Amino acid sequence: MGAQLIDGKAAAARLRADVAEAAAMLPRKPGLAVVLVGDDAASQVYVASKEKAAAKAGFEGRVHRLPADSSQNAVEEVVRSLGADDAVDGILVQLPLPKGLNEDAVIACIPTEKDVDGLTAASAGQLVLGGEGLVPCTPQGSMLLIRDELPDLSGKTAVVVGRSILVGKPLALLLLEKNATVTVAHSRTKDLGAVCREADVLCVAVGRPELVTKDMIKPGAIVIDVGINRVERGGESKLVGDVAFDEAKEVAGAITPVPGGVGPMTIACLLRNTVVASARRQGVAVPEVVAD
Ligand SMILES: Nc1nc2c(c(=O)[nH]1)N[C@@H](CN(C=O)c1ccc(C(=O)N[C@@H](CCC(=O)O)C(=O)O)cc1)CN2
Repeated sequence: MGAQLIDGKAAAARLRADVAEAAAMLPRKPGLAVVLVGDDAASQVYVASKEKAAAKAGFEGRVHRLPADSSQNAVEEVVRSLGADDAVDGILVQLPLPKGLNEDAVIACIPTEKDVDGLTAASAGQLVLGGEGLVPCTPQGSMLLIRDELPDLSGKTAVVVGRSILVGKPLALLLLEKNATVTVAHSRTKDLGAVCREADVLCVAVGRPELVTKDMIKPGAIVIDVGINRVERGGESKLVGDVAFDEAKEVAGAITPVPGGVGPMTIACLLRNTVVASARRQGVAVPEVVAD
């Protein structure tokens, strides 16, 4: 293996410890509310991990479970009531919502100051303006891993493959904010390989198993694989990323594995956003240990 392995699990554990330290410094415990609608198996696992991580960091956490056939009104009403609850500092609606529900309308019910997923229009606007809004968790976690490898992105070329609201678009803005020269590639991009090969930092978030192969990677590049895809291999179910890891690691300078790369940072950054939101709502300074 040529590339250095970027250990997201270890980085997330360090961040979670910092968050716990910060939480203990606040006048009252941070309160996190997670809304889970339906019975999607992966969402249940992610929400259980969030609940456990929140408790371990010393938060007051509560999961609000709603049936898959809940009406739009019923889901919005739960989110609005959490918005009005003073003990709740952060609200997260687990995505995707069951078919038929309008995700944008539900997310719009989250007050900006409690938007710990950074997905409301106001938070997205803050990101564009370079303001103080809460930043979506997966892109935030990706940036922290990149910073550990390459603290200064000035003069570096970054390529983001994928343009989702959850990852691709915010990640491109964050890279730009750090002075990288950023290209966003997507399903209509011509000669994806040639575009990717320009990247000093290559981030892939498309949800297509092993789309990026070693011939698409510039030697020595930092490769951030955001994809988490379950595939059947040799009669077994296995998780793979959007990058063909085994061959990519021969060319890359540093690379995130799947599992154990960006995924664990998503939950750690959710906790970080919650402690920041809580400090702001309690009118105290954000503890240094979790400040930028
Ligand atoms: N409201 C949101 N919904 C979703 C988000 C999000 O950030 N906000 N992201 C994903 C799911 N997600 C968190 O919600 C998430 C995904 C993956 C992981 C993770 O740690 N993955 C592990 C592997 C886990 C496994 O075995 O399946 C890893 O990569 O090591 C954490 C959180 C979509 N929805």
